[in-house]
Amino acid sequence: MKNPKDGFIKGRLRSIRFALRGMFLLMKTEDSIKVQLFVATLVTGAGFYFEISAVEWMFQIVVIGLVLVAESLNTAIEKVSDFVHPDYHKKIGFIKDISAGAASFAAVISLIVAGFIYLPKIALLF
Ligand SMILES: Nc1ncnc2c1ncn2[C@@H]1O[C@H](COP(=O)(O)OP(=O)(O)OP(=O)(O)O)[C@@H](O)[C@H]1O
Repeated sequence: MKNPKDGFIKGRLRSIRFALRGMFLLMKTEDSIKVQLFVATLVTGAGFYFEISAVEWMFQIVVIGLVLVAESLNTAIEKVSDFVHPDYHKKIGFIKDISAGAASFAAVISLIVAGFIYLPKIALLF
């Protein structure tokens, strides 16, 4: 929570500290984020192995970020949903489904980008 006595710089530094703690919590506690980080590590390895271009690296890093951000926000929405309504409710189900849908959009886009980068390179191996 914001401390009204904090100046601009102190307030910003406090926010960065909370945000870094949030990143750490996601990586430590959420299986979905651990899986995405594992996949990100694998494709980073693939990037070095296939010596992808600078533009391909940029696309790859952007879609890795997109997936991590979408998955993190999906997790946050699930947590809020469970907090405000721990019992079964049709609307909570709908909210969680569309939130998961957002993460799926990111995943599908990342697969398409991975296909553009790696399929031609994999095809050359055969
Ligand atoms: N309280 C609820 N009321 C109605 N439907 C729910 C509720 N909780 C979960 N669901 C349904 O179950 C699905 C999975 O919800 P859950 O919270 O387990 O997400 P998850 O994607 O399995 O979580 P995780 O990211 O931890 O793997 C939701 O998309 C929704 O359809």
